[in-house]
Amino acid sequence: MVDGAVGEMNSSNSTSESKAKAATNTQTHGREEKEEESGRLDSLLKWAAGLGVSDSQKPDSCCCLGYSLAVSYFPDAGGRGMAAVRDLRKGELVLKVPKSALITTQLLSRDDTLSAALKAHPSLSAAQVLIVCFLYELSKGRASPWHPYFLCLPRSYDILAAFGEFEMQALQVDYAIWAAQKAVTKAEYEWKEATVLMKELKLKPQLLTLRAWIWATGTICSRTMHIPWDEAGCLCPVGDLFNYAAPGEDPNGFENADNLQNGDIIDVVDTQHSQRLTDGAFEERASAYCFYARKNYKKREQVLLGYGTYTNLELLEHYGFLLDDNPNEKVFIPLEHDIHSSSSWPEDLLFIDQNGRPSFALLSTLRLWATPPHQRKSIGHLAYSGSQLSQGNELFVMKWLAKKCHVILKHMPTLIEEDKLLLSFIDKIQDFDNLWEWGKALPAFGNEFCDFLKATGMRIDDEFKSSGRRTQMMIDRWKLAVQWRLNYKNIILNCISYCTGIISSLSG
Ligand SMILES: C[S@@+](CC[C@H](N)C(=O)[O-])C[C@H]1O[C@@H](n2cnc3c(N)ncnc32)[C@H](O)[C@@H]1O
Repeated sequence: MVDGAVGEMNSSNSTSESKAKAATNTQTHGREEKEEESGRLDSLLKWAAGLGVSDSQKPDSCCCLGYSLAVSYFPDAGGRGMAAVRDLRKGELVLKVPKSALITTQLLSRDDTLSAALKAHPSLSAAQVLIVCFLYELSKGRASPWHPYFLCLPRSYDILAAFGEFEMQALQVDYAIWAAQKAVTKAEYEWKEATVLMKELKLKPQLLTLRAWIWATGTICSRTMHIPWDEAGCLCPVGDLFNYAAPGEDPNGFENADNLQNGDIIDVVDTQHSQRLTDGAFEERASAYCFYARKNYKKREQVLLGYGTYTNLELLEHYGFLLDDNPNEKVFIPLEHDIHSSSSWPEDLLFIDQNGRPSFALLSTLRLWATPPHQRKSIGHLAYSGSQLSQGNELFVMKWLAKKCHVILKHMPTLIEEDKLLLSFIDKIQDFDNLWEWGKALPAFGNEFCDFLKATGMRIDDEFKSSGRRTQMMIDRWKLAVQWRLNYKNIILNCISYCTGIISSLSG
């Protein structure tokens, strides 16, 4: 018994020793990686300063940041991003990237070989051309003048085009699965179209792959900024380090900036921008991309940028992330043809908003549809102006919508509670040593877990730690898909509460 106990202790000791060793190795490796990353970032900031990128009115030649901003890490809000190094005032100019530092197709295609090859392929779109130019420049390695910038680009993007069949199915909702399939097909099609040109340009084999194309698409899609002279946009060194917050999220944002303060230095707080709709834009007058604080920031707070108004599916498609609380979220429910045809509102306006309220157009369409066809013409003007048609009509619409939402939730492969549980397990996945242990902990997700295993090509007893980057990426995308569908279901649930509230107030 004693021997047995010693034996157990020894074996557990050796297991914990090897775990401790592995942990030390991982820590050392992690530290080295972090040091390398910070070295690359320093080089980027020095290089950008040389191009005139600056966060102050008095540019310092050795580093482009430090007066207003610093690169920092925000694990729960976009990872690498920009932090305020001092209190910033709403409307303050926080970063300027001169026109000459912007990376455009025009600039990249100055190369003679490249421009001659591009002329022979006039049918490629502006976005495809930018991707090819970008990969061509990347293939030059250190010889490229943009090498310090390229070295700091993320290694992967979880955009929809990178979703495999497993992650697509995990979205569970038809229109989201369809959007993912469309993104994948589009990326494959565009890659095939551009392959001939890329081969002519003799790109390195690893840059010719579909994976490289999807990575480049992710880079271009998530980092390009709008410029008036090129529909493909431009890459904006350092300016592309701002993470995203939805416009309209902040009650003191630009949309409501009529109380913008006029500072001592007119250049610093520019009153002309009080009507600005975005917090970053190319300004002809300054011949630079200019970024402004969208609100007052405290020192060390993350400084965010509104890239545009996107639903969560659009954020996933273009940027590879989503927001739990997205004020621009819209969810769509399946509507029969006779409902659509009862009004002239376009389909994309027939949605349920973040709070579960049917959109103006959806409500007006349902009110009309619930009206006998021969009466629709005479009361159409009331429905289109947003008025209730009658108490009976409103009750019918609300009951119908609540029932529809119930049916949608009932037919979902998983429940809201199950999705929440699954998300918390996915977050803890690194605590498990192998997939078998993990699978045991998830009896409720048998099928989904088996599909995950199949998709990774792993066996249930494979050691999790050795399963590599690809599995980790699949887990990240799986998590995004589950987050998306959970958010969808929560909004549908909010809609049921909304309808129930109206029903009881009308009935009461
Ligand atoms: C323009 S880059 C911003 C800087 C980026 N974090 C980096 O390290 O280079 C856009 C990408 O940042 C990430 N990102 C930006 N805002 C985010 C947010 N609010 N939540 C999660 N990820 C975000 C996404 O990966 C997105 O594709």
